[in-house]
Amino acid sequence: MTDTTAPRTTGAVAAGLATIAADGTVLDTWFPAPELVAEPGPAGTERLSAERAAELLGGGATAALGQDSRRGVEVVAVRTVISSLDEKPSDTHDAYLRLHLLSHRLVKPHGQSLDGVFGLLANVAWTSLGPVAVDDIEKVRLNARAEGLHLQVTSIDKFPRMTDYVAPKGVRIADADRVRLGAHLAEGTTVMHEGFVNFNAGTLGTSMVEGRISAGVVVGDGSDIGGGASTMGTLSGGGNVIISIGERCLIGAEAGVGIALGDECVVEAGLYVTAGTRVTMPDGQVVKARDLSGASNILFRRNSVTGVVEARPNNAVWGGLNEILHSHN
Ligand SMILES: CC(C)(COP(=O)(O)OP(=O)(O)OC[C@H]1O[C@@H](n2cnc3c(N)ncnc32)[C@H](O)[C@@H]1OP(=O)(O)O)[C@@H](O)C(=O)NCCC(=O)NCCSC(=O)CCC(=O)O
Ligand SMILES: O=C(O)C1=N[C@H](C(=O)O)CCC1
Ligand SMILES: [Mg+2]
Repeated sequence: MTDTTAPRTTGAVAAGLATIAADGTVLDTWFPAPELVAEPGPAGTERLSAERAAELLGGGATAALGQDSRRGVEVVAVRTVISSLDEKPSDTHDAYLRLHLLSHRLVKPHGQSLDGVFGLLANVAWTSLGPVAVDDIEKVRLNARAEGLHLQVTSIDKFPRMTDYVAPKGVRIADADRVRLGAHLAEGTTVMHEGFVNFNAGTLGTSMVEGRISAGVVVGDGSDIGGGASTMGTLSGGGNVIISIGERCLIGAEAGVGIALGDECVVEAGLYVTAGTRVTMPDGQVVKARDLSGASNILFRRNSVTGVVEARPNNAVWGGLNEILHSHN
């Protein structure tokens, strides 16, 4: 079983560029090189002078600062300190730093507090010109047209695309819209077009992701989430068990799991194993799937003759990941 409990002993520091709307709302903060620091000093965010920004972020940072009248925002340089990642995020800069820590692989999913993160993130229009306050979209669209530019609004959401802020090494992402900032993609991960990875979720090793990795879900090394497969989420709709998938598992196309899987498990294509699903064991005993949560070496299938969901020892190895698909990420 994959260990998903990362140590929670440390703080973090980063310099970055923040986008501030006309009403003072922080729309985003980009931290290009966040660091974990054991004793980082008092928590908080300070604004940096142009000189200090150039020192901490590089010379190019100075030109990025200032009012952007086209978008109706100001770009400022900041330095954010988190004294303890165990404490909940205090403001928007802090929340953004934690999302960066995940996507930079400095912290694993569940390795820090993200309590109250939704309340700290503004709903933002993510556009081809950068973040824009949702109420200003039409004004900004006109400003862009006036300069012969076409404004693309790629999403209106609290989380931006990960790849606009962090591009981790050794991964392939077929459709960048499908991976939110705060996703943790280990080296060797491929996310195909139908795949999705939420914040505080992701992979711990080489994986093929053609299905959805919901918030909080972690997938172990060598596992494959088949096309359109679902890992049940906990943020909305009543699911309350945080799911993890162990190593070398296969969740078949259009299948789903509402329980944790240990290592070397297979779920038949199209079978959704919810926590309450009654599962017939090889000896005929019927158990609820939640009683098998976290167990290894199980093949779940729906008997196509009887309709009964069965658990069998997973002796028929599914062959593992196709190495060719992962060897040049
Ligand atoms: C459940 C399994 C794992 C079973 O495969 P196995 O290789 O173990 O079994 P098998 O060799 O097919 O069959 C062994 C024996 O069991 C029988 N058998 C198999 N499934 C059965 C079922 N549901 N009910 C009753 N009997 C069944 C067979 O007929 C055979 O019988 P005899 O011994 O009597 O002959 C498979 O069917 C499956 O669902 N694989 C998932 C593949 C997948 O979805 N990959 C994701 C790719 S992602 C993708 O495709 C992207 C595209 C997309 O987006 O959709
Ligand atoms: O990793 C890839 O690339 C994959 N390609 C296949 C395809 O495009 O059909 C599907 C599985 C992964
Ligand atoms: Mg077979």
